[in-house]
Amino acid sequence: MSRTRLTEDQITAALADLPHWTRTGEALTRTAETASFPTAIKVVDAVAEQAEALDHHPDIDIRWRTLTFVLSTHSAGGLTGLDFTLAHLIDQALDTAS
Ligand SMILES: C[C@H](O)[C@H](O)[C@H]1CNC2=NC(N)=NC(=O)C2=N1
Repeated sequence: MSRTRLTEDQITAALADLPHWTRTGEALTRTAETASFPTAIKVVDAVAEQAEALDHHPDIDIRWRTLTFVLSTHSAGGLTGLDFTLAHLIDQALDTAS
């Protein structure tokens, strides 16, 4: 997966498949409430494994059972295909936990 910045048209098209995600400047953001604090930590753990495998890492804010993920490719200074790949993996981790 490329670390090349996507064009505005590519970003708009890719966001169409990610209804839970919002574009926040040069990043993608999703906030999700899980069933409990342990569930939130399990999701974070699953996402950590995926992120390591991808060598692409989200910013994660944990507040009791609410998680906020912020995705951006720091080396590219914006959004790349990796951010969208990771967003789909995070959606799957949240679905699996619920
Ligand atoms: C060397 C390694 O590929 C880089 O440091 C990776 C690691 N994870 C990363 N994660 C994110 N979100 N952006 C990056 O630019 C980035 N760079």
